[in-house]
Amino acid sequence: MTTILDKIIDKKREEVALLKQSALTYKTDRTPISFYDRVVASKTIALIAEVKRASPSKGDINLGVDPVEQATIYADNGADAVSVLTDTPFFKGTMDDLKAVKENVEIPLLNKDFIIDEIQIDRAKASGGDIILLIAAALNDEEMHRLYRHSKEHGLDVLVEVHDEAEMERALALEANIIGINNRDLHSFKTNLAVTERLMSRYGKEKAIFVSESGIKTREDAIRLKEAGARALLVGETLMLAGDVAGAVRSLKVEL
Ligand SMILES: O=P(O)(O)OC[C@@H](O)[C@@H](O)c1c[nH]c2ccccc12
Repeated sequence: MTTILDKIIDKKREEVALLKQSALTYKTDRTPISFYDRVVASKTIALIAEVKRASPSKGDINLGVDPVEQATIYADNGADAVSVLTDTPFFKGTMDDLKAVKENVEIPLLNKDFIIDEIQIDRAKASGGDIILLIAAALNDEEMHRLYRHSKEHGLDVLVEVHDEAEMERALALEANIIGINNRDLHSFKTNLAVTERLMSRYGKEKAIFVSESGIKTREDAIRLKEAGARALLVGETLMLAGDVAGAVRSLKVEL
C-alpha cells in the first residue's frame, strides 16, 4: 500500500536531483546550537513549536502566517525549539522561512523536511538549522546510518522519527539520542496519543530523549504524555490555529 510518505519521497527525489545539478554548494562555519543539552537541563517538558502553513492531512492550516512573527511568539513564551517546515509541495514551507526565522530567533531550529540525501543536511546547516529530522519509515538502515553520521559530523542534532516497535528498534540500533514518536498514522492520518504510551511503556528505560509528536492539543495532553515518560513535545496545528498563541505555548510547558 502506498502512503502519502511514498508520494512525498518520490517528489523529494526530484528536488534533490535538481539541487545536485545546480552549482550551489552549502559551506558554512556556523556551529549549531544544541537542543539535546537544553532538554537535559530543562525542568519542564521541552516544547518544539512548529511553523506549518498546510499539511497533506489537513490541507491549508494557516496560509497567512508570518513565520518570523509566529516563531518569535513561540520563543518569547518558553518554546525550547522552533520547527520550520521547509517542504513546499505538500506543506507550503520554504527554506527562506527557515533563514528568516534564524535571523530573528535565538533558540534551536528544527529544519522539518524529508531528508534522503547529504546535500539536504548541508543545506539545512547553512540555512540556520540546528536539528534535522530523519524519518525511519522513509529510509532503510544503510541510509539512516549514513545520514545520521553525516549530521553528527556536522554538529547537528538529529530527531529520529518512529511510529512503531520495529522502527523504534532501528532508531535504538543507531544509538540515536533524540527519538520522536509520531502519534499520527500515515495511512489513516489519525492521531492517537496512546502510540506514545505504548512505545514508552516498552522502551522508556532506553537512553534517549523521547519526543511525542502530533495530535497534541491541551495541557491535559501534555501532562498525560509527560506521565508516559516523554521529555519533549512537538506541536504544530494547535499552535498554528490558536487565537492566543502565547497562552497556548505557555499552557503546554508542564513541570517535570
Ligand atoms: O500539527 P501536529 O498534529 O501538532 O503535528 C506536528 C508534527 O508532529 C507533524 O507536523 C509531523 C510529524 N512528523 C512529521 C514529518 C514530516 C512533516 C510533518 C511532521
